[in-house]
Amino acid sequence: LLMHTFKGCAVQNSKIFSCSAKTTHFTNQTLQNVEGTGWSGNLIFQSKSTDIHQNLALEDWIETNVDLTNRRLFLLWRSHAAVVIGRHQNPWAECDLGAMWRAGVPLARRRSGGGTVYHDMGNLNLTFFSCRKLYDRQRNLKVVTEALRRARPELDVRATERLDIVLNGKYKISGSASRLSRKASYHHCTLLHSADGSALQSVLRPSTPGIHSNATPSVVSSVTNLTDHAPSLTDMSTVHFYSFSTEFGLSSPLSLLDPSDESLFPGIGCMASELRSWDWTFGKTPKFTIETELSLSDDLTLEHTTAQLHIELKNGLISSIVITVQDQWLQQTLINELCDVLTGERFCPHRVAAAVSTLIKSEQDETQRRLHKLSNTVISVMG
Ligand SMILES: Nc1ncnc2c1ncn2[C@@H]1O[C@H](COP(=O)(O)OC(=O)CCCC[C@@H]2CCSS2)[C@@H](O)[C@H]1O
Repeated sequence: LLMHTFKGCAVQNSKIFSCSAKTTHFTNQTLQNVEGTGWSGNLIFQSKSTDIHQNLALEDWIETNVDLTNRRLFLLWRSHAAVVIGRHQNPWAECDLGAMWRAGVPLARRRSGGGTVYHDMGNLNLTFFSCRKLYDRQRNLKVVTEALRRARPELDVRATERLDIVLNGKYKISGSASRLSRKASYHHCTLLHSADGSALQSVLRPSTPGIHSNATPSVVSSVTNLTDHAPSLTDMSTVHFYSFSTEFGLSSPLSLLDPSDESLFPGIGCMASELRSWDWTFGKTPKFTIETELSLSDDLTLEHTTAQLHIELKNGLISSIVITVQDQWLQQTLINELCDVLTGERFCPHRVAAAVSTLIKSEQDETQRRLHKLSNTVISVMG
């Protein structure tokens, strides 16, 4: 292993973007250090996992279980394609859930606030943990901008007041969010290195029309990848290791953590499962309403009519739904039956399709066809 020494500590060569990380493995000794039973210095880690929920659970585990008094921990991680929304956001207003479902891109709700971002293996995430007293997001971002400047002095990278990092004054390469608890804090940010820009654009658009809500909206920006401006920039973890050491000082080499290791992180599996659950991901959406017009064109008869849809949603569940169809296209009693079936259901295409199937089967011919058309049109609003 190639060893670099720096300010009295050692880091083994690690290329986060070439998947050849060769670093110290996390040991019980290191855990003792993390828990503060003897070693109180600043530490730097890299997650071995590329699972978004495991990595978010690792952040939460560290924040909850590690004594951060007077010290900093720095975690580098990446995940496979995923959309990550902020704690107080509405996924239906932020992303195209249908496109994500078809592409197999999971949605994750994190515990920090802020907007929605796209992750894949070309996006590096950096999490800065500290006690509240040492919480300083501009200083953390300096670690990132200095790392990039040192690696590629020609790059014009700057942190903005709202804690984005922009390239050439206008293209966003990094977004920030943070979480403060009573004693501990973490500030995490993304860094677009070589992410799939067209996937990012295609999933970060709302799938549901007519949403009214108080949820936090994202601030959409023009984004760019670092490799579009510095093609040979590959070794992201080493440059950040040095930069973190320079800014804060360091007491250890870069260590690899495995967040699926329950013996090192007791209870982490449970934390990851909770983050993966429907109740957290969708159920935590602030209450909202949908007010929209549905187009009910009939491909067979070329007839066209419209319906008004009004839905109220609480905890991701349909708490009330009213559909008004024009011109007696379908009997109102049948529409009311459909609304009754939908009330209390999750706002989820699969759940709703299963719930309405019995009602649809109980009708025949033209009525059945129209009821089917109406339910499919309502389902299409769910993304
Ligand atoms: N990966 C990534 N990096 C930077 N900017 C992005 C990214 N994906 C999308 N965007 C752009 O940012 C806006 C949203 O900006 P907005 O400012 O609303 O939100 C954020 O930046 C949140 C950053 C959260 C960082 C966490 C760190 C670890 S887990 S997620 C989006 O509409 C796109 O235009």
